[in-house]
Amino acid sequence: MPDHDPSQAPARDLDPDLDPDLEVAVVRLDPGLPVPSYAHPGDAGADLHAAVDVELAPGERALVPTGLSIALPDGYVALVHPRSGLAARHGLSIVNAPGTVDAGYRGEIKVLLINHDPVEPVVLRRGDRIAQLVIQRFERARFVEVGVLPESVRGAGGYGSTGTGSRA
Ligand SMILES: O=c1ccn([C@H]2C[C@H](O)[C@@H](COP(=O)(O)OP(=O)(O)OP(=O)(O)O)O2)c(=O)[nH]1
Ligand SMILES: [Mg+2]
Repeated sequence: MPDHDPSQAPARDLDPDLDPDLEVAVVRLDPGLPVPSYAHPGDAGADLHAAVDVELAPGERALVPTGLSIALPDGYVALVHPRSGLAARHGLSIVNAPGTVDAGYRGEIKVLLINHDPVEPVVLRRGDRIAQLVIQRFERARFVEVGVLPESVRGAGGYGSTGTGSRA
């Protein structure tokens, strides 16, 4: 039996597009804002809304509350991704993209927005969709210290080494 009252559940809980076996408990710290929702069937990201008005000068950043806290099942992480529309139109992004919301985190989800536009301020209003939350499974590795790593074709080449002959 679910331990929440089904009559309080939004209609999208019944959406066949959603995983019936993956429930994420959500507390609306700000009841005036909606729970995260997917805009279209098959979308990976559920939109997050700003809980406050914010104006970002060019180059300025701000930690913006979303009015939500969640409890993820063990083995899942929620990643806070930028929205491409805001990025393309206003240069708005996320400093630590993607932000990592750990399964054990019970605090308010916040979004560390930054205005990359060199000239124009970005003005956001409470309720605006500012980011999207992608829920993923993850693995926890055992890090085993060794003296020498196994060889590989790539070796230590990186940072644009492909095709340049550079090893750095
Ligand atoms: O965009 C983000 C990133 C993080 N968090 C919350 C959830 C996450 O579980 C916690 C810690 O995030 P992170 O591990 O990225 O930060 P840290 O600098 O390593 O802090 P801590 O020492 O608390 O882990 O902050 C957010 O609300 N939004
Ligand atoms: Mg951390």
